[in-house]
Amino acid sequence: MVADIADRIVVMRQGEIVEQGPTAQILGDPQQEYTQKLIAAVPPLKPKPAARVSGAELITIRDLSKTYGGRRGLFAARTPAFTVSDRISMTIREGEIYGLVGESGSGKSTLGRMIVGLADPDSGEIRCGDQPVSRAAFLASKTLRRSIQMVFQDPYSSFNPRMKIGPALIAGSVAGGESRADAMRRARELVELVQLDQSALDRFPHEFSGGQRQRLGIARALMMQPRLLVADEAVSALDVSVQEQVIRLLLDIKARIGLSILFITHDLRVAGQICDRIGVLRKGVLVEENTAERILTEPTHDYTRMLLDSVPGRSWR
Ligand SMILES: Nc1ncnc2c1ncn2[C@@H]1O[C@H](COP(=O)(O)OP(=O)(O)OP(=O)(O)O)[C@@H](O)[C@H]1O
Repeated sequence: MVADIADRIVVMRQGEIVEQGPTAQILGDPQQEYTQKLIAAVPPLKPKPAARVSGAELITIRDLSKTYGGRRGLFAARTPAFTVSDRISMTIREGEIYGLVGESGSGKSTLGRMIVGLADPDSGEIRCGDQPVSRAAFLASKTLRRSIQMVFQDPYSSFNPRMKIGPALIAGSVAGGESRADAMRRARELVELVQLDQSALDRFPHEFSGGQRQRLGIARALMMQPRLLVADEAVSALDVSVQEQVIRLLLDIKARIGLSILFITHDLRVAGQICDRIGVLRKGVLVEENTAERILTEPTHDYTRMLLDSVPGRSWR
C-alpha cells in the first residue's frame, strides 16, 4: 500500500535498514529475503472460491432508511439532512460471510450498529429469524443479545485494561446465568480455538499484540454462542500478514461452528478473500450485491469498478 504513494522505500527490521531504493526497484526486484517476504505477504486481488450458500435467512433487512441531521437538534439549520441508509434491503443467510463494502462515510457502520441494536432506523425493519431487531428489542431480549455479537476494530479499547482476559471473557455469560466453572471451561476451549495458549486467560490486555487482541475479541464474542458476528473493520488496523491470519481464523471458525458473519470493510481486496457474498454501499444506497467472485471479476456498477481500481497495490502490479 505504501507503494501507491511513496517514491522511495526504506525496508526496516528490528530497528535496522534491510534495503532501500526507488519504489519500482524495491517492488520489482527486491534483493533481500525479508523484503521478498513482505511483498509476498500482500495477497492478490482474488476472491475465495465461490461457495454455495444455501442456509435459511438469518437476518432480513427490508427498506431500511436512516437520516442524520435535518430537522432535529438545536442547530438544525446548519446540519442538512444526510441519508446514511436509503431503503436498504438485504439478507444474511445462515453460515455465510456477507461483506459490506464502501468508502468511508458510506454508512457501513451505521447499518452494523442498527443490526446490533445500537441505533434505530427511521423506517423499514430488521429481523433476526422471526424476531424484530431494535434497540428496545435488544434491551428486552437476552436471546437477541446473545444471538448477535460485535467484534470491534480495536478490541483493546473495549477490554477493561485492569481486568485479566479470563474474567473479561466470562463476564457476559456469567451475568447471563452460567456458572463460573462452566464459563471458564468454555473460555479455555475458545482461547485454543483462536489459536492462543490457555495462559492468555491469566494475562492483561496490554500484554498482547494487536493481532492477538483481535483473536481475544473474537473469543469474547463467541463466548455468547452467537448466530451472527458483526465484524466492523475487524482487521483494518492490522498489518497485512496478521490480517491474513485473522481472516483464516474467521474462515476456520465459520467452517467449524457454522456461524454467520457480517464483515464490514472499506477494503474490497480483504472482502474478496473472506466473503461469500458482497454488498456494495455508496452514500447509504446498496448499489450492487453479488457473490464475491462476481463482484471482483464482473462488477456491474461504476462505483464498484472505481473501488476495484483503487485497491492498494493495483497500480504497480
Ligand atoms: N450519530 C451520528 N450523528 C450524526 N451523523 C452521524 C452519526 N453517526 C454517523 N454519522 C455520519 O453518517 C455518515 C456515515 O457514517 P458511518 O460511520 O456509518 O460510515 P462508514 O461507511 O462506516 O464510514 P467509516 O468507514 O469511516 O467508519 C458519516 O458522514 C458520519 O459522519
